[in-house]
Amino acid sequence: MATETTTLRVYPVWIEAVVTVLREILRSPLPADTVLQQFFRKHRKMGKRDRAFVAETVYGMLRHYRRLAHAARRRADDLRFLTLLYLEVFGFGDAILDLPVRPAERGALEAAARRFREPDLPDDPAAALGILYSLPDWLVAAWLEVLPRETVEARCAALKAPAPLTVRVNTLKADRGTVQQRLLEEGFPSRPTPYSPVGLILEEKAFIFRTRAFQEGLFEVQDEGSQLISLLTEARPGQVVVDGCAGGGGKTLHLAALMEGKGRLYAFDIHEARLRELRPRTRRADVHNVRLHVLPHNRASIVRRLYGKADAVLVDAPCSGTGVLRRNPDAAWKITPERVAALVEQQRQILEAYAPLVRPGGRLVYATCSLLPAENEQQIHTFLNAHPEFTLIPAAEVLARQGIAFPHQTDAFLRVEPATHGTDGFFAAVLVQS
Ligand SMILES: C[S@@+](CC[C@H](N)C(=O)[O-])C[C@H]1O[C@@H](n2cnc3c(N)ncnc32)[C@H](O)[C@@H]1O
Repeated sequence: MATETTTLRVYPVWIEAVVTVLREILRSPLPADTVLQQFFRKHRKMGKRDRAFVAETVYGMLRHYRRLAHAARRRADDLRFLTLLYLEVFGFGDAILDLPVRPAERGALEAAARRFREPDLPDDPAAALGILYSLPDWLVAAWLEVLPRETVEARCAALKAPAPLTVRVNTLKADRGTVQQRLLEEGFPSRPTPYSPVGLILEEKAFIFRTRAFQEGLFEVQDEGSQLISLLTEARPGQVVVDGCAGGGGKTLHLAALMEGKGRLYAFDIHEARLRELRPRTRRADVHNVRLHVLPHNRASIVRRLYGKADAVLVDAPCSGTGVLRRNPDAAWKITPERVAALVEQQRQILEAYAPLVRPGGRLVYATCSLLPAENEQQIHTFLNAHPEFTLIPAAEVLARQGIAFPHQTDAFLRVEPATHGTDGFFAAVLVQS
């Protein structure tokens, strides 16, 4: 059956909306989705289709920003022209676009679109890949120092593809098969994740927070890579477990499920606002064994009281987020080598603060959603040099004990990323206190 192609008239106000949102995202320290939501809240009259157009175009432009600017041969802040160029190259769905292009700029736009499709690239490999995949040179260069060019290129390409919608089944309330069936009944087909025993990948992206299954606390949205991190703790019912950088509590809730709601689970963070998000999530998930504490004002009493007591401590450290660029493409333009250096020091201090909590024979799991060796392997080597009482154990073996076969691991660390596992990029190390 022939499909009918429609022509979509792109209104100048849509272009203006994209430009306004993009300018704000590039200027603001807030993540792109927050800025976008703020914009939509201010423009309540925008229809569903207008919103979809603006959101998709903004995200597409953030993914290809540098290559667009390179092809446009204009200042990167000529966002109107870059938006038209993006739409000329990528379009919107299957529609033929009728773009609001002035006759005098049509030629320039078509020439720029040709340059986008066949860019003239410099000889320097970091700059060439940086332009092709719209990433900063310093980031690509850091990867080229430790990986072959083909591997780096596969990584760059995978980080530019949109991420799937993945959920973690709340095993306190249901098993994976039941939740898959419930989602299907509500119109959302899914398939099991290949590695995590409790994950489902939705066949299509959708707003699933309105489903009854979600409201009943049967699942949480969580990337499969993130699910594997909590499994590395092998947290069990009755244990003392600490989630040292709990944030909104994605991993805390998973730890609670692994503990079957039994034992003591501490969720710490320095940002009260992040921990506050966790409260309603624990209620929905039927989690009752979590104690939330905002550091640092009570760090001394709470953290010191736990010295030598924890069976497992998870440090899901603040990081560059270079492993989650497919979800937060704007981060590529906000993170700098100076910021990474500051994060490395922060991570070191957090590890130092939490290591004493681990009991003899207990474990410390360090994780980031970074793909930079300085925040990952190098951080752990620094820690092990200072702490001979800890030993690195192979993460793949920890997962194998739980029935998870895990390919592509060449050493004791866990490394997953879009190009190899289809997950977000995560790094983890499991350290046992002897
Ligand atoms: C990667 S996020 C955690 C994400 C969370 N574990 C999850 O799975 O949803 C890192 C968190 O570390 C917190 N953080 C930063 N410095 C900290 C510190 N010194 N002690 C504890 N938490 C800290 C940040 O506020 C942030 O929420």
